[in-house]
Amino acid sequence: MAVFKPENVEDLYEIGEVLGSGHFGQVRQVRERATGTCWAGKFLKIRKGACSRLGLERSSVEQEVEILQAVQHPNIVTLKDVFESRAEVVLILELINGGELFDFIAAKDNLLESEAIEFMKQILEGLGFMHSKNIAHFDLKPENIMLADKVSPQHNVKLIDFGLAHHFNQGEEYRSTSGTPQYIAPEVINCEPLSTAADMWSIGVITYILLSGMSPFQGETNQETLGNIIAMKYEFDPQYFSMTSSMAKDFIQKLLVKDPNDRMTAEECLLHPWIKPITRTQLAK
Ligand SMILES: COc1cc(-c2ccc3ncc(-c4cccc([C@@H](O)NCCN(C)C)c4)n3n2)ccc1O
Repeated sequence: MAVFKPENVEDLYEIGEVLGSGHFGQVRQVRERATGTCWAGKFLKIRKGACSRLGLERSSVEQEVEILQAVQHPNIVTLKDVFESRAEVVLILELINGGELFDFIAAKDNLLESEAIEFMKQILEGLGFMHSKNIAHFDLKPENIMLADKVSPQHNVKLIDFGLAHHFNQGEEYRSTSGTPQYIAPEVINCEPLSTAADMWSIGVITYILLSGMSPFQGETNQETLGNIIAMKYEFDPQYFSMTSSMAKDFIQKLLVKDPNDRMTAEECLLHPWIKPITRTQLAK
């Protein structure tokens, strides 16, 4: 069993404002007393007693910490420290000031292709690094993609929320039906064995949204959304895609593929001509 620091987190950090909350618990800004540096504290309630339904299983928190410790990358949020009290675990994480990609898109309806390509490159760099370590995120969506700051034109991307992430052991079969309906792959809905390819389906959905502001499979209800995914019912509506390049559509089509084995991997995405245009020299050959 992983051991986290037993010190009282408030002895080392001044607890500040709530930045946000979700299924995971609360995220608060915290200030390191020794240095004055500000961090993000992710406060997780831990289930006490086998019959309790409140809070998270400690084992799932241990898995998230193990994964965060394994994936140190410029496009993945950094974990600095972990504290535990009787019924709470606090993850001390780098503070990300640029907000969620979701809000960035909402403020702009949709993005220029050049902006979308820059975002996708960074998302794919971070995801490719995770996948190279046999770790899948399993909850990729614009809300879990944050921007390091609001001002730099490069919008340094940070992947967050590894609460559903999984580290595959050699030859292991893993199934889960967790995730957010709009973004989950057909094999998740069908409760089939999963792989890192499920993340690549989500990348296809995220790219579609970045370029159009629309969600490819969203229905009136979750049930309808799931039905649309299983039926592969989506289109590039000219009302939203008339200005989108055929290369961008090809990129999406090579990800929204029912058979996970036929989907592009993160590495293949980074070599796709939409992301990595063929140079004049290459064309001249
Ligand atoms: C590592 O796992 C997470 C990290 C973070 C995280 C890390 C650093 C950081 N700096 C600022 C913030 C922040 C700022 C405003 C709102 C939120 C959060 O409530 N919403 C983030 C996405 N949400 C859908 C999980 C988080 N965060 N959030 C949030 C949720 C996580 O599950």
